[in-house]
Amino acid sequence: MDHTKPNTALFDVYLRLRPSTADTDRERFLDVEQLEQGYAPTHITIRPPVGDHRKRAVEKFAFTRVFEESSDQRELFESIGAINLVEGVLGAKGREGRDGLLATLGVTGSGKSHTILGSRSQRGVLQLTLDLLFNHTSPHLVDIDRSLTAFQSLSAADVAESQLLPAANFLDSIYADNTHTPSRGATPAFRGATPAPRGATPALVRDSVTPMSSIYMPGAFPSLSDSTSSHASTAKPSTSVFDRLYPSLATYKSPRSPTSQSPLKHYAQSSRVSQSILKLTSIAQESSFLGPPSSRRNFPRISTLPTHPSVDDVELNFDNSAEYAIVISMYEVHNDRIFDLLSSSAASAGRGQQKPRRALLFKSTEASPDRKVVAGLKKVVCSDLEEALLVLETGLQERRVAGTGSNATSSRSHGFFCIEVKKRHRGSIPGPWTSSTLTIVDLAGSERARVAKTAGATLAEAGKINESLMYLGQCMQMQSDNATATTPNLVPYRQCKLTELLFSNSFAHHGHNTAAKPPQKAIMIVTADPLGDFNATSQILRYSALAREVTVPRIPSVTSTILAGGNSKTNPYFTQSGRTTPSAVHEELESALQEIQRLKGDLEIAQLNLEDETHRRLATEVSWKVAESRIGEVEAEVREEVWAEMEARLELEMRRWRAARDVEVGMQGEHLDRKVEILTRGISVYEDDEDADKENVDQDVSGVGEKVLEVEDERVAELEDENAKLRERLANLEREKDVMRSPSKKMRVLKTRKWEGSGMGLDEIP
Ligand SMILES: Nc1ncnc2c1ncn2[C@@H]1O[C@H](COP(=O)(O)OP(=O)(O)OP(=O)(O)O)[C@@H](O)[C@H]1O
Repeated sequence: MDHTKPNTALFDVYLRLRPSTADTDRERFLDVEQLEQGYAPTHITIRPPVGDHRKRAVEKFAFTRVFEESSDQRELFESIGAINLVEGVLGAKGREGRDGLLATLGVTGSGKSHTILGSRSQRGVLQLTLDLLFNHTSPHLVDIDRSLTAFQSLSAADVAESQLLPAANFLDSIYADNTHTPSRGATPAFRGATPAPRGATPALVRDSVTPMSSIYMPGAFPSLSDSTSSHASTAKPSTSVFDRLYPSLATYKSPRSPTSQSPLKHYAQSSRVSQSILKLTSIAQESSFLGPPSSRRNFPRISTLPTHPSVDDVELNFDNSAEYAIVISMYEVHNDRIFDLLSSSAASAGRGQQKPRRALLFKSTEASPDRKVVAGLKKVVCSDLEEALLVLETGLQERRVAGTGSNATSSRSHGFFCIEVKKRHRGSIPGPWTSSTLTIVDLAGSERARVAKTAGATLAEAGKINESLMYLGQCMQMQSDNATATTPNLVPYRQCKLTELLFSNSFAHHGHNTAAKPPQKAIMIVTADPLGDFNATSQILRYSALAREVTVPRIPSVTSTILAGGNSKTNPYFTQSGRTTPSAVHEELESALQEIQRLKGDLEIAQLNLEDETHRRLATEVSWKVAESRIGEVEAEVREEVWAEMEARLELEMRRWRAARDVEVGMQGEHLDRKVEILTRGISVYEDDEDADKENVDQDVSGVGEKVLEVEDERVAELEDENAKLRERLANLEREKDVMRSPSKKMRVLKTRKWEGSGMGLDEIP
């Protein structure tokens, strides 16, 4: 079988077999292949029940490891690598932790909830994880009971738009009597953050309650005076009753305050939950509270919670130089919608006013653009294991559970339990909080309506459960195929909320998103009942197993059957080889029948493979469709982005242009202003100092006049010179005329013409 897949697949897949109930007469269809002594089994085979004549093929499946019926919770917890997963979430020294995922998958009633949540007598993986975590990190937990700043820094660091609450405030808001006034010591900041206490649980309503006014109650964040107040002693209830109710609390010593008195006092002094505890104690004194629970919404009793198995001896490697906070949140996926299990309508239900639950969104937030988160969850900061268990029990009371034909307490939703580890560098100036989450998932089981005998809403729920599990199957198969494929398929995880929640952050890391830290390899525990529903179980095993092989067992000799029948229409004494002895005929018949059986087996395998291929084809078609719609979405997103970018640029250019224009207009204005100013200044100067101006003008005019006069004088001088010359010439001519008086008429005319041609007629001469 192919064993290369598990190394690169997203999941390690374990198979856990549940012990059968004594009263069943059903046939076992599953066998575990035993390995040599000291090796844990990894393979199983399933064969169809004897009654099923259509199928004979034996299917063999490989898993990371198979846990047989005898395996207990502690063995499973250690062997599936849950401790490493917790270490990974806490992070090595100086390093951030990485997200982890642990989930169960299986047919209804196969033991998923038993594995995750345990039973009345045994703890499940979830409780063991919480115990391990608090056991080791308690001395390193930030004390939010006393430091409002620390709490505020935690709230500010949360990226999921959540409402963060200290466990004490949360529990009081659920269980405390809604008629009592807020605790004296609660800081205004927290009073604001805490919703008004909701309706009391039926148990609280039913019984007479010691008036709270007669007891002094310190708040969640008491001042020093609170802790030293003499009133504290009045608040202490009867220790014996308290111990009966909360034996684990009575023996619990807070690692943070080794010198502190009793854990009860620690609670009474530092936490509002003390009100609930005291109230319950007083009820217990007077009522039948110690009897079996009469209502789902009773205050969870720590004393009734299992303490076995213990993980006290388990070592955990983590960064003990850092400071931590452990935050619990829980939600369920019901009918493909996400609902918070901690902000439920528990109390209002107690008052008979069940409010409709508000579905939450799984999305990227402003503070978490690279990772999708369930936004708006209520998250509870727990300081110790007891608080965490109380919160867990409170959330579990809200989970959809119903009795079906297959399971008396069948989960009708996929439950998600999130343990968020916040970590920061410890020091005088603490570093920023980093966060990593261990998500433990208890999936609802697949079921067949006929077997589960469901109807109405429960049947509709089953339809949604089966549909989401079918999509999960497709994703599991594809991610497993991708591990060896050269061209990985697109895993169609966007088909429903369940697969989106389980896969989307894992695949984002495999794509372009390199900024975010990749999650750890996830753990999938497949649960199966070897005496349960063969068809449903084999279907789950097919898509969850790491490898699969189909064989058809060799058929024993059928000669005797044929001979016994004796109704063959063929001539028994005629064979293909021509041999006609009875033994030869028998031999040939035997081999022919074996050939027929072999062909039948091959056909059956081919049919199974065809079924498988059809399943894959359908899955591929679905993923193709998902890819197409994704392409459409991406195209629309890109268009919108481009459009937005273009608009932004256009806007920018417009703004630039407007700014440039404004500058220009301003400059022109300034220029004009300056001109006007100069003009105005000129006019005013003219008006104010007219005389001075006049003088200036006269001076100017005289200067110019002098120049003009000079030029004119020169010109006059020239003209006078010329005039003088002309006069002299005229005089000369007169003299010549006198000398030559009347010699000839002709001579006179010629002289006259000559003077006319020169422009200096005698007429012109003055
Ligand atoms: N390993 C086990 N050891 C003992 N009892 C078991 C084990 N596994 C399951 N059971 C018992 O079988 C019953 C059904 O188990 P469980 O409720 O865990 O099934 P499920 O798979 O969660 O069913 P659904 O999907 O309907 O919620 C319970 O009574 C449980 O205690």
